[in-house]
Amino acid sequence: MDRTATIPVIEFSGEDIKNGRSSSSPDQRWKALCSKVREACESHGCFLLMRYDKIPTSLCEDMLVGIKSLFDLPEETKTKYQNPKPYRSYQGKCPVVPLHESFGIDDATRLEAARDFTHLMWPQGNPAFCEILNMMSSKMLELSFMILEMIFESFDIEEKKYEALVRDSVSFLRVMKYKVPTSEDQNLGLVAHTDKNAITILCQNEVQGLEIVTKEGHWEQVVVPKDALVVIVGDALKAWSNGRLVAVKHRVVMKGEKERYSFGLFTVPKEGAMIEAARELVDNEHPLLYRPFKFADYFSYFVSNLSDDALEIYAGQA
Ligand SMILES: O=C(O)CCC(=O)C(=O)O
Ligand SMILES: [Fe+2]
Repeated sequence: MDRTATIPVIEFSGEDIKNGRSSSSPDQRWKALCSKVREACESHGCFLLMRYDKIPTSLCEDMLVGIKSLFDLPEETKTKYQNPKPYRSYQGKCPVVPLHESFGIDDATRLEAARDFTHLMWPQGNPAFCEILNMMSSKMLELSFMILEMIFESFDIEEKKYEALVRDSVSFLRVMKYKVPTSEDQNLGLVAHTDKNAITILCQNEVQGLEIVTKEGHWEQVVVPKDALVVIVGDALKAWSNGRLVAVKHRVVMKGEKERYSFGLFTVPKEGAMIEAARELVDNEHPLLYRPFKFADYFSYFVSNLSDDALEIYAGQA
């Protein structure tokens, strides 16, 4: 698999964002940006985001350095991080993806949550990394909300629906390491999946490995330039948009000699939140594709079945 994906690249320059957002008469550049975001989510289900200066390169670099020191901790320290909720506990040495290690942290946007985590890993404390985790999560969550707002605006959906979506969302930060494969046939870093949440923002070190499935069904590598973030549409947003947005299937495949580090901020519907297609996106031409469902129930269904087409099976109307 050596094909390179051509996914949309969108620049979020400070001026376009400042001039458009929250003003009573959004300017044309902001509107054009909103359309670009929506179109990318419709055509590819993902895009590369460049020049977003609220998340400076130096913060991403500090975060990646901190993540490396986290994974460098002894195994017995890392395994102290246990949580009954799926995808939270420290994961390493999983037989399906032995190269993959990860931690999942709920609400690292709250300083206490970031502190609980860093205190468990570094009992003497690690205030610098705690602050980076907290700041990074907060900035990524703010960015996720802005992207959701752009999508809503571009679909011309009333603002109060966007406000309700924000109220009904929490954040989940996942930090990941992928070891260098020892043999050619053992290079899967993360199995193919769609994200189940609404929207995900990913950041990685210079080691490539992310792949997506194209509409034609081919796996292609996403070459992520330095300073770029990857934005991925998840199942919840696909259902909410009545299938207009694509929840792109992706995986990680490792090659080469260097370890890969990445982190992702997942905007997740709250426990109890209902996912229901926006009325504005259902009409004769676009019949309702998914019945309304409680996100938590869908997530439990996925965790116990791990089916490839979980959304279609669980909530599909066909
Ligand atoms: O490591 C990556 O770049 C991808 C991670 C991912 O897809 C996920 O955590 O859902
Ligand atoms: Fe993912």
